[in-house]
Parts: sequence; C-alpha cells; structure tokens
Amino acid sequence: MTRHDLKHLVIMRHGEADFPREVPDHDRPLTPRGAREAADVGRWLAGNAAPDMILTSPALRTRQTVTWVGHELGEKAPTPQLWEGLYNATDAQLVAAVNHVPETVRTLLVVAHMPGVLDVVLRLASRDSEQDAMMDAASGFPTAGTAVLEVAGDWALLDGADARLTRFYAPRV
Ligand SMILES: O=C(O)[C@H](O)COP(=O)(O)O
Repeated sequence: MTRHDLKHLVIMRHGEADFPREVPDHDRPLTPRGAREAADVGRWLAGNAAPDMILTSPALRTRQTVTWVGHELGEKAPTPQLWEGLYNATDAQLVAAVNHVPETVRTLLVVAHMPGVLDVVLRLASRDSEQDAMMDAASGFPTAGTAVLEVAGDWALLDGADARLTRFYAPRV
C-alpha cells in the first residue's frame, strides 16, 4: 500500500464552550475564544487534512465548531452530518460511527467530546505512531485539539490499534 492509498481519520474536540446559567449542557455555545480555536483549526485542516466528510455530535458547541471549520475550508467544505450517538460518545461509540462511513470517503473529520476523543485516539493508535503526536494528544487534548490518523483498511473494519497517529494540532489563539 502506498501513502496515496491511505485514508485519514481526523478526530477533533469542540472549541472552548461557555456555561450560561440554566442552559442545558447540550445547548452550551462556544465562547469567543472557542470560535477562534475552531477557525484556527479549520485553516490548519485546509492545508493539512481537508475532509471530504464531516460527522459531528448534535450538541451546539460541536455544531458551532464545524460551522467555523467549514467557513475556513470554503468551497471544499462538505455539509456536516449530525450523528446523534456522538454526543458525549465513548471510544466504542466513536468507532461505531466511523464503521458506518462509506468506503469512498478519503478524509473523515469527526467532531466530538472529551473523554471520548482522547480514548478513541489511544484505542486506535498503532505502535508505530508518531511519539510526539502521542505525547501531545495524551497530555490533555485541549479544546479544538485535533488528531490525524492514517487508516490503511476499510472504515467498516476499524477497531483497535490499526491506525497510525501522525499529527496532533493544538489551536494557536
Ligand atoms: O469535551 C468536553 O470536555 C465535553 O464536551 C465537556 O465540555 P466542556 O469541557 O466545555 O465542559
């Protein structure tokens, strides 16, 4: 398999969210900083891992995050698809969502929540992953933090330790 045949799985945590009084967790919006984080990651993705499919948790903070990312991706941005099961998803639920993705998708962006985003990266990352990226992901996974993994096989078969973590990007705002 050449590098050209590899797919890419991009796992992103939503930007920093606010805590307005009496607003349910599901409806908490991004802070202004969270919006800047999401836009910064969108610019980085445009140059490094532009997705052709976006799956997002239905929470407001994740939907706002993909809106800012899409704004930076511009015309290349796919329409984000809400996946109910991604709201506060565990690593197993995140993997299950990925397993449903059409095999024609080459770069998949999944926007979800801690701790699932970190747990799924730790679950999927193979031993030959980039150690710097592993350290960066494992040491906190900041808001809008974004992990890029290479996937050699089918989305349907992805399960454990069979993707190579190559990059971890923390927003610079
Ligand atoms: O990713 C997360 O930490 C959860 O979605 C909770 O969001 P919060 O950190 O803004 O409370």
